Amino acid sequence: MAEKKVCEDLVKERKKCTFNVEELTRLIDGGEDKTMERREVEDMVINAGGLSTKDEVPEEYLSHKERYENAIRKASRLFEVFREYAKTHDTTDAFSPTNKYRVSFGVVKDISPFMLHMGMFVPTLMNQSDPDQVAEWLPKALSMQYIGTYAQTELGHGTFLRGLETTATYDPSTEEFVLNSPTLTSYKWWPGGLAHTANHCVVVAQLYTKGVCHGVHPFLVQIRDLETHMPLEGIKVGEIGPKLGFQTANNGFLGFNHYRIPRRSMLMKNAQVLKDGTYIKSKNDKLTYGTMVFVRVLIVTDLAYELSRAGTIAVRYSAVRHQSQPKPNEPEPQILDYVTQQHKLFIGVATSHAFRVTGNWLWNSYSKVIKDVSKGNMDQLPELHALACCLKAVCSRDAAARVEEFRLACGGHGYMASSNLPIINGIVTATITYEGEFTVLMLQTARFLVKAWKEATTGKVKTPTVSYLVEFFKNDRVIWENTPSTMIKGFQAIAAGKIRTAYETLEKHVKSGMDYEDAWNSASVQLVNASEAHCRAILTEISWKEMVRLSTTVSPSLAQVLLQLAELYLIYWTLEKRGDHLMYSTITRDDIQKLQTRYEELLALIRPNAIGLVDAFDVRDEILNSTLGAYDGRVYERLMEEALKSPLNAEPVNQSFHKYLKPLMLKAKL
Ligand SMILES: CCCCCCCCCC/C=C\C/C=C/C(=O)SCCNC(=O)CCNC(=O)[C@H](O)C(C)(C)COP(=O)(O)OP(=O)(O)OC[C@H]1O[C@@H](n2cnc3c(N)ncnc32)[C@H](O)[C@@H]1OP(=O)(O)O
Ligand SMILES: Cc1cc2nc3c(=O)[nH]c(=O)nc-3n(C[C@H](O)[C@H](O)[C@H](O)COP(=O)(O)OP(=O)(O)OC[C@H]3O[C@@H](n4cnc5c(N)ncnc54)[C@H](O)[C@@H]3O)c2cc1C
Repeated sequence: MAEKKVCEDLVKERKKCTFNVEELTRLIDGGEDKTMERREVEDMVINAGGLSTKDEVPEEYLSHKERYENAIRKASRLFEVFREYAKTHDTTDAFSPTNKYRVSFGVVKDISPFMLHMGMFVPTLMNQSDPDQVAEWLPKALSMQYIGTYAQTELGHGTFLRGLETTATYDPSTEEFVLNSPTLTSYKWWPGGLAHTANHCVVVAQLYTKGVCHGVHPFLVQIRDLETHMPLEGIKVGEIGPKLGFQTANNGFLGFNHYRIPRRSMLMKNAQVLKDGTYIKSKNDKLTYGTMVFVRVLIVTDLAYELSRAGTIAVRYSAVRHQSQPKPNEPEPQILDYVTQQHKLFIGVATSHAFRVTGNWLWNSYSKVIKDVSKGNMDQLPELHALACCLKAVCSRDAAARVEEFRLACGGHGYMASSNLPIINGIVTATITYEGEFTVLMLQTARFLVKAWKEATTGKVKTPTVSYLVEFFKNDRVIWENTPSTMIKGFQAIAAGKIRTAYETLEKHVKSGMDYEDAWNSASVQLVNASEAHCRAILTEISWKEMVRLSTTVSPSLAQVLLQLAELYLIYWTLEKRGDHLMYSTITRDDIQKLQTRYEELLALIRPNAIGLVDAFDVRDEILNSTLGAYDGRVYERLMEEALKSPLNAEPVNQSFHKYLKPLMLKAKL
């Protein structure tokens, strides 16, 4: 088939670009070799038989059941393709931030029913089992003999893990655990793939041995027969029903009726139960929460990727769309030329870069801490937990706001399913809740910050990410200059100031006679604000420093663009938080006006590179799945082509006319 022509607007835009798009793509991927590898994987998947979505009825027209079956068909075929690839390639990078495997969005548009298998089930087996268990289970999980999920949340409790009700009671006479769901609220509820996909799961349950409860522990549990896939006796399993998004994730419920599993089904890397029922405690009981920390860390780079998809759609569409006529007798401008549109779009693109570099930094910190933990050194665990919590929480909330802004920037067409913005929206919004709900995680970081504040009052802090607190004691009002380093210091002063205020409020409540817990609750709005401010201090400092560092490794033309994006991100947030800066620095109205002017200058400087910047994300059309965002910009043709796929358009008159409309019309005549 002849290549379809690229829309003239995009041809012109691509000529304007001042930097080498391929150079930026390689930087985003982490090097030329990584870009080549990713493209190789994408080619392999896109060209594999049985996976193309091109000529299919769009899945939004399928029934709930058909949609699931279609997702399973594709996810299985995709797995076969990856299995073949793994025979000749190292695929251990699947458990680290990489865009290499995101081609799966080109196969299963929404969340795959296997997502929890690779995302949480396999990592939990790898990291929480003892070496014998790893040797026995991991090959089966990696080969999909065991298809698994992570079953922790219950109908009654998701946040409060110590409140989970599922019990695993050790019976030394048979050397088994008896799993039981004593109440309706103890039913597992939410795990992805649990409903009809998984035959195994990691179940988090309260461990009882010798009549003593030792708290929540993970167990590997078979729930379905490996031949027939029938639920095993004592297991009640099913699907929880339609949701805002995640339509193909196959989220399920699960109950146990005195269901027996062997003693060695408990994941025993950290804590153990011996044959006689003796309990051996973990070095740190929070190690059981390790998979959640791992996923929270990965979510930050995941969000950067989702922003790159949504940004590609909205920016390309904005270059193709013309609307209004500000100057009489002149053509309608591209909507991308409206400065308000640039304001909506460019911060989203800059945020994708900020999250990617911060997410990579967080991943490196995580890897280092986990290495230390494996040697028995837990010192950095609280700081890592505090960082992972606030970054996951704030980045997910920001990303959801940015994706919504991208959708709004596409006007009415952004509301179309075929734009793919609604599905991306559903994926990103869910991130605010799963893997630890926003407020709950912010309050976890606040616990750490309150301790850090107490430490800082003695003039020293042990952890580097809060060292700015000590500086605040020397000078609690930053002397303002409109420079990046002052802006970063400004965010640190705001964080320190808000931590101090929240801390003082907490103390005041305690001194007034309140229990610490009640005092905490009373101060919690301020504590969440303090966590957010701390997170902004981290995000602004790390993203700026990382982007500056990267700019020294590339050509001058690309370095200039990276610095513009990094500065835009800093100024955007300085302006957003101008009220806070006024409280904690000497910033003046004049400084703020100058920053506003600089912000607008940056929008103008970025404008010629808008298309180059999103082209550099290098999200293939097959992965973008969007009528509005394709590389060729044939927006209107695609919208019409997709509309014509509606089953309602298969006949000129729908039967409902004869059944309902005609009688209604006839009655009107009487
Ligand atoms: C192929 C790879 C792809 C990778 C991408 C994968 C993406 C997959 C995404 C798929 C989509 C959806 C999947 C969704 C899955 C889920 O949602 S699984 C369920 C997740 N659930 C949660 O996150 C529950 C949140 N709740 C908690 O974490 C805890 O209950 C909470 C921390 C809120 C409280 O725990 P408690 O035991 O009650 O602790 P507490 O008393 O408050 O604190 C005691 C102490 O411990 C510290 N602490 C808590 N957690 C940790 C931790 N993880 N690490 C270190 N320390 C921790 C806490 O700060 C306290 O310290 P302090 O010194 O006493 O203050
Ligand atoms: C799309 C999706 C996929 C999921 N996948 C899985 C999965 O695969 N496996 C799994 O086990 N789970 C999964 N979950 C469950 C998820 O982890 C929980 O929903 C999440 O941790 C929030 O817990 P919750 O639902 O109990 O919310 P709740 O804790 O009931 O939250 C409700 C409200 O109460 C507030 N609140 C609760 N506690 C406090 C507190 N201490 N202080 C202040 N405010 C508080 C919250 O801020 C929130 O506003 C999934 C959820 C979603 C949405």
